[in-house]
Amino acid sequence: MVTTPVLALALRDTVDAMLRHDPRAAAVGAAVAALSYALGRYLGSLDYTLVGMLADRIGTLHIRRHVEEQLARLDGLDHLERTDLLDRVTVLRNASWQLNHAPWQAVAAVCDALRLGLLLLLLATVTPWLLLLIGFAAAPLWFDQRGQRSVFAAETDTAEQFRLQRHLFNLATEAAGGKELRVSGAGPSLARRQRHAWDLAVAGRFRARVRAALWTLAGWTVFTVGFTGGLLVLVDLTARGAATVGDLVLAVTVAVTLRNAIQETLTAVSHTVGGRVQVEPLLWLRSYVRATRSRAHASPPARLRDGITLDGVSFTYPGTTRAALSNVSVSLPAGSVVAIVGEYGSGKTTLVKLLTQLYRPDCGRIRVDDLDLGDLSPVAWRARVAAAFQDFGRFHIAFGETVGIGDLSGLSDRARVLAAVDAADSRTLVDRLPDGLDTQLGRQFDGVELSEGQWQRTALARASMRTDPLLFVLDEPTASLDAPSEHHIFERYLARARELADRTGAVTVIVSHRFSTVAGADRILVLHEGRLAEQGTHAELLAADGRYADLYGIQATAYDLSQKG
Ligand SMILES: Nc1ncnc2c1ncn2[C@@H]1O[C@H](COP(=O)(O)OP(=O)(O)OP(=O)(O)O)[C@@H](O)[C@H]1O
Repeated sequence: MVTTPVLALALRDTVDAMLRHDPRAAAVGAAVAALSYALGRYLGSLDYTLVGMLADRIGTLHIRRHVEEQLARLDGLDHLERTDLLDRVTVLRNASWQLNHAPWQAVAAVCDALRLGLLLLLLATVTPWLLLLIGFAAAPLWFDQRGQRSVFAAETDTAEQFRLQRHLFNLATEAAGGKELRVSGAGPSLARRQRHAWDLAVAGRFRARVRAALWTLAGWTVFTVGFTGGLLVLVDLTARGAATVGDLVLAVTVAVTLRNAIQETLTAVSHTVGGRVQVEPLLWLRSYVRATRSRAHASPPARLRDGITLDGVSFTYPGTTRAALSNVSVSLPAGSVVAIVGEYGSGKTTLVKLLTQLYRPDCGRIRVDDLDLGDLSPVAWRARVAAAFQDFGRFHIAFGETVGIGDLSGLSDRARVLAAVDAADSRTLVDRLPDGLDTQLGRQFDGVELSEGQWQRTALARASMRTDPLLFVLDEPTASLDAPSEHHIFERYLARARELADRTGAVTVIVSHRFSTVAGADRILVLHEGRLAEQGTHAELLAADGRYADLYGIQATAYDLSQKG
């Protein structure tokens, strides 16, 4: 920070001493100049290395982990469908290095600004008129900030296009989507759409960067005009004998380094400002999480007495206009097995998502015994919920872990994990794996790849980890399984439902398209276009000869035909 001003002073003293014919003073001045120059270069390189090391050490991972932790604290799924939230997460994912770097850039900015101040003060010792240069030197900083702001705005505006481009790229490059793309021949069209999304995003950012470059150019033009004026004043002073030749050398030395000093200050400040604008999404995310976190603290009962009741429940997904559920009122008695059936898109999974507090009803109430589900702490309620969803996760970790994370308290309890594996009728699968429960899953990590049905069994086993749920949900639990396995698993889960009913009064909810498999349920709910069309036992619904009887008849006929065929 001080080496450049010392260099300028030492050079001035050297020149003036030479002109005074004082070789000793000139030699001392030259030595000081050489030393300060060497020290400046050395500290400059050390500073760069240190900043790099510290930024690496704290690492991008720290910010990413923080973002993940914030997202994990969000209670429902609806947040993850909000574009304002997703846009900020995209910015944070791309800018986490900048964020880490920003504090160190702030320190560098302060040091550089102080050095700039010292250099300008040196100029002022020659003539106070040169102090006007401070105003001219500030111009590039101000203009540059304006440019930075427009770049940031463009990054947020184009984040959605970037997400789309990445999504299409993943679709085209991952094995899962590859099959369908090859068969359908949709690859080139997807590539064109990806290109279009990329072009839109890049065009927006390019325009903002050009604008920022023009702002920077304007700032430098203002500075150059002011600085040229200052030098003209100096030359005039020296010619009139009001300044020494040493002063002129000092001013020229400062002039040569001033450009670099301003450039470095500008870079450090713009990185700091850049970091500050990247902090905005982080702060927004934190306050969003704080503001939207459920304040409900009530605990669910240890055991269900009456059951779960829905009272006029309606729900429309954020960003859509059509209700996924409309005015559903139904009671799910404690200890019962309730099946939900209906055509595609009739609202079955949505009902399950409301029961598991992934979404909240727009109107109406869900009661757990006499407690409002909305008053229960989401964490406490979910600790008493076990669920296997139709879009189950495929966790590429060890097999035992992929099951054990269904209840973290039992993650390392091999006996509990094996019991959950047995509940999902998956013991033979584990026996065939090279390292049993310790087998790594996923080809990407040199592990074993499972078939769709085997992955589904891991999801079922995971859902069987909790031993005392009040609500046990199986959303299309056997969609990827063959008919004998499906039958076997349903038998097991019906037995498990009875066990849970005895232990906690749990309600077991089974969502299925296949009517034959749910015929043994205590109560069957038939959904149609988000409304509860009918309910009753299998026999009651057949006798009523309504929608259920129609759909059941169609499926039974289709099954008979396929058997004959
Ligand atoms: N995340 C979402 N955002 C917006 N709309 C959604 C979302 N999930 C579902 N929907 C819509 O809500 C309606 C009900 O969907 P839901 O998944 O509950 O039906 P479902 O009966 O479970 O269907 P399926 O048998 O195909 O699983 C559908 O019209 C669907 O398009």
